[in-house]
Amino acid sequence: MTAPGTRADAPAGDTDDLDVEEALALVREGHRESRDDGTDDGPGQVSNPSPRPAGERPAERHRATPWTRAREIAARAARGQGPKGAGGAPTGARRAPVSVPLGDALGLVLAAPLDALTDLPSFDTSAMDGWAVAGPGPWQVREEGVLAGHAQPEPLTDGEAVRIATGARIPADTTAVLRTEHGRIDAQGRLHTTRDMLHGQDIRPRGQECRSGDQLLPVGTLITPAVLGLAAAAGYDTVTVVPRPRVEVLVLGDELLTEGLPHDGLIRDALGPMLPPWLRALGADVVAVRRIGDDARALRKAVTGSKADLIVTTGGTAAGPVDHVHPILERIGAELLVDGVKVRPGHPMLLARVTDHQHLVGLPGNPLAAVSGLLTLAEPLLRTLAAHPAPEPYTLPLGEAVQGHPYDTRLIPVVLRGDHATPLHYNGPAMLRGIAAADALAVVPPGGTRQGEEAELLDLPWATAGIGVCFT
Ligand SMILES: Nc1nc2c(c(=O)[nH]1)N[C@H]1C(S)=C(S)[C@@H](COP(=O)(O)OP(=O)(O)OC[C@H]3O[C@@H](n4cnc5c(N)ncnc54)[C@H](O)[C@@H]3O)O[C@H]1N2
Ligand code: MOO
Repeated sequence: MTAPGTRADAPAGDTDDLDVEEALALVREGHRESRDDGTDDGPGQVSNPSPRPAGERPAERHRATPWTRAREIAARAARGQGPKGAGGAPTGARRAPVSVPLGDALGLVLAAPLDALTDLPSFDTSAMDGWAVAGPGPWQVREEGVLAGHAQPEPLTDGEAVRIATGARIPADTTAVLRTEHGRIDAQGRLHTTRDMLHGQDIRPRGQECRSGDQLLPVGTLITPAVLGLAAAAGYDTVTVVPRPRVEVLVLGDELLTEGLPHDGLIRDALGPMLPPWLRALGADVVAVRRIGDDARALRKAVTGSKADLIVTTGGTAAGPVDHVHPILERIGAELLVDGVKVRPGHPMLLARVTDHQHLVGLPGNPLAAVSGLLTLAEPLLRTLAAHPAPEPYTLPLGEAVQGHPYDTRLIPVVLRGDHATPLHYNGPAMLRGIAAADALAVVPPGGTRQGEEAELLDLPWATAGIGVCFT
């Protein structure tokens, strides 16, 4: 599938998914008309339906879904007509809420409001290290001080003070707390203030932050480290959440090796190691990774036997002799929601509804094409299943011009530097060299993006939150 029209001096991978006719179409300026299927997939599309890219069946171009539409379909696919869940949306294919310990809740979404189980603070407490004092000074200082976590101290009498630590309980009848740095003890052992004092200063009264029963956070809140802290402070050991969607990965292809160097036409499986952590970063619980080879029967068994909410297959989406994904989906009566997307790389990607509670995303085998499918179809679907909010779209100017595909959106790995995004080379469908160095993918509409022109960006989960963090 490497394009015969690729120039030897072109940046590696930049045009290798284009054939001669497509490459010619790229240089035909001024052919920006309405597109072949009349749908709108962003600005500047070139729409002369002919020439048809080689390697596509005639019907394929009709079936293929525009990129933005495909993402919408994937986001909605998991939503049904069921009862309302977190965020007020119908729960659809989403599983019932579960209660999880705080330690397991990071990155999940609240399925029940977080109501305070106690007043906060739950007792009048000192905001500073110093003395609790009663009435105007000078004060006689009690011998024994009060520390945080200690039992309720004896009440103070007028003219009396007691050493107190930040967070300790305030004795009854205290009128203020005097900070250590604002007090002076005289030769007779009496405490004097060096500043004017206000009644009640540096005392945090019980219930200052909330009263028991107050709603601290609504349903649909993403559980961040700060939410975990608040939940613990408010008395929670467990929280009620939307469970992580369970995902099973089926790696297809007889040519794949799991170790060692490529040899004799066999290659290393790049997707088996890449997809599970990526899916986890998207909020999934990866329950299994199975290697199916090019065995149609094994694929059918794996799909029909899976209990996962989402099955992700790799490879076998095209029309080759051992591309079994379409035939198996047809045989088991799955409904194809997206059958090809107008995006490069990755256009043979697909989304099917296997049952009301189970979907399948078919990722193309070429590794960068698989990334494209992951972000186009799996990410929006998982986001809906996990009740995560959609990321706010954002754009940056491109540091270099990027050629557009004549009809399709392109996704190009970029690094983010200062206030612009610089496209990376080695972005061909079979290459991971560009994406491995990238911070984001730039969305390049048909017709291309000029240098300095704003492009929409899809962040890579680790670029903003780090590896292993999955609350984006
Ligand atoms: N007649 C047509 N042929 C092809 C078309 C087409 O439209 N018509 N599309 C091409 C495009 S674009 C892509 S992308 C691929 C998609 O193919 P499949 O999803 O069927 O994937 P495979 O054929 O199984 O593999 C393609 C390629 O990727 C390599 N591969 C597969 N799995 C892995 C893996 N886990 N790790 C690394 N590399 C993998 C595989 O060896 C092939 O080289 O179809 C084109 N053909
Ligand atoms: O160009 Mo395919 O879509 O390699 O991904």
